[in-house]
Amino acid sequence: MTTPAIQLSSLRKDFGHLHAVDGIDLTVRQGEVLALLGPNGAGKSTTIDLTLGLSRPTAGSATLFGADPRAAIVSGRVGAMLQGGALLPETTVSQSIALVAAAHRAPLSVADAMERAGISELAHQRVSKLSGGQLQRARFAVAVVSDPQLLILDEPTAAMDVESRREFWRSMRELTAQGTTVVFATHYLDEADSYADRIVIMNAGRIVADGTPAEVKAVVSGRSLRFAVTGGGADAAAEVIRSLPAVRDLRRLADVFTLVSDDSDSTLRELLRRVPDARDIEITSHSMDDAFLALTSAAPRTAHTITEGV
Ligand SMILES: Nc1ncnc2c1ncn2[C@@H]1O[C@H](COP(=O)(O)OP(=O)(O)OP(=O)(O)O)[C@@H](O)[C@H]1O
Repeated sequence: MTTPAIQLSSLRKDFGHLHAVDGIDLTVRQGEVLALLGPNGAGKSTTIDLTLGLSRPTAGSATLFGADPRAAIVSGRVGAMLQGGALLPETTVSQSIALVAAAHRAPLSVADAMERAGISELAHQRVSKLSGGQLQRARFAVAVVSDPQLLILDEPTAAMDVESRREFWRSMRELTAQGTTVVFATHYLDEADSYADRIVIMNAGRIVADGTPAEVKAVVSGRSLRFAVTGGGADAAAEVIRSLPAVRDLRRLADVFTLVSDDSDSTLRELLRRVPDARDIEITSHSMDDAFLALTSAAPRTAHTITEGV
């Protein structure tokens, strides 16, 4: 078996009485693209800092490619983009990237790194004059200049507009197609859904879900059916609706019913047959947002691990 890109074992970090990271086990295989999701304060950035060896764990360990994180970083195998990581404001973009490139043994050319980050046209722009989104992409160029096998990105698209985000993920796809392992923390559920092949959700310092986007969404499997029963028949219909096939959850507000079904086709067929006064029927699939809310609004210390020991 190839050495994992990242191995976190019983990893913990306390700040006083706060368990910011509360015993995490995680193996990231080489070539995986993993999204780290979680509400504010869940422990994502602290986990990333521990993974990169930037902070010492209270207990447990983190290794990159089987070695101490700092060794992997010095060897240029790991590139990182952290929240608030600064570039020297009075240098140009290309000078900033060249400074970092000089610290590595076999870096990409500065032009190549800028090309990968989609910022070739900003080469001579002063860092202090960059917009928030341009600065993020310049920091991405710095992260890739060592030609890393593993990229760790903390909210890489924060401050980017929609077009910049799309462009960023296009560059990222080129890297992942070549087998680069990527771990990124994000608040954008659609990014995790679209670009990651594995999603880990953290809440209150713990991993509460770990699986493919489809597996995470399946936590809130089923579809919602919403309809009204007109003509004053809502009371009489309520019992029938409750007994429809595959109904899991039923709510009623006056003559409007909302139910969750594990098999919306058969529920709908029976509804139309047995409640002919049902009107304005809407069927909606549950989304990544629903899964995220379900997993992170549960008691913070409850685990819903979907797949273990991936
Ligand atoms: N240096 C520190 N000293 C004390 N508490 C800290 C420190 N760094 C983080 N924390 C706390 O640890 C918890 C986890 O923070 P962390 O930044 O890892 O969360 P996060 O999931 O990255 O949040 P966000 O999405 O807001 O960036 C928070 O309660 C935070 O206030």
